[in-house]
Amino acid sequence: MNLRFTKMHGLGNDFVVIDAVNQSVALSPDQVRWLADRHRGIGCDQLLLVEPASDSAADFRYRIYNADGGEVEQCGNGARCFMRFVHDQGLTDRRALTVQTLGGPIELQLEDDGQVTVDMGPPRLEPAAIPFQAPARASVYPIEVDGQEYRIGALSMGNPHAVLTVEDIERTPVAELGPRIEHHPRFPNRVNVGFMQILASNHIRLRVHERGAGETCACGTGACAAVVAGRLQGRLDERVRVSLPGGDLVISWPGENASVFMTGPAVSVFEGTIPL
Ligand SMILES: N[C@@H](CCC[C@H](N)C(=O)O)C(=O)O
Repeated sequence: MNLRFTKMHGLGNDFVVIDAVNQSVALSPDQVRWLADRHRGIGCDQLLLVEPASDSAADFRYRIYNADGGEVEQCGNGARCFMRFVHDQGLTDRRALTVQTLGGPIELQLEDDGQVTVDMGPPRLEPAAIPFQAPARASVYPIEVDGQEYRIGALSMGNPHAVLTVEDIERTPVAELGPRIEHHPRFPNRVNVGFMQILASNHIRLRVHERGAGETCACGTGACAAVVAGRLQGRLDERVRVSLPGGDLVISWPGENASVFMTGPAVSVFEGTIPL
């Protein structure tokens, strides 16, 4: 078959987005890895499948695959691209949508300026829900990597995140430390690893080593996780500008039990077909 796809990005975190409402699509992990391959396929950090909802309370179901072929629970930048995609493709004209994901339902709003705001739901802070091995919930956990102790925040935004605070993000060895923490035995499902430099209580810089994709230009759930971790440590305001290598997101979180809101852009780059 010829598979129709759209190449999109949110702040340079790039996606192959597939309409599985009007095409019947079942991809093996090998096919996902090939489509995501930047040399032999189309190339992307994540592949997104847009499906009809299986739950009557939702408008669509949105499935997320990392470049390594694994299906995962949540993707913030992908959620904004999802909203742009369903409008561009004429799958809906509603500007407020409820969407099913593996990580739970999320609410999306298409803003008048074309940006998308996503209600990502409340963060999950209990270690078992992340999942992370720790005797009790804490705002900072010590973790040992190659004989050295680091201090991390750990939480789930539907998907698992570890957040380290660093002095200078340019000089942080993201490519070395990121994979060591991603595969740390205390994270049984692996973890996304954010490195946050706090510039002010309302502005951080962030680089993210993503589980199953490596360092990306931006990570939406990573930005949410960094703000939650920073707020739990008493260092950030309710509304924070998050500067990622690919651009800025605005994240707000009132606190415990409340939803995290993310606002940012979503861009469509080109459409194509590829034989499967
Ligand atoms: N790029 C994403 C997150 C994608 C999934 C992540 N790599 C995982 O394995 O959980 C975002 O924008 O949130």
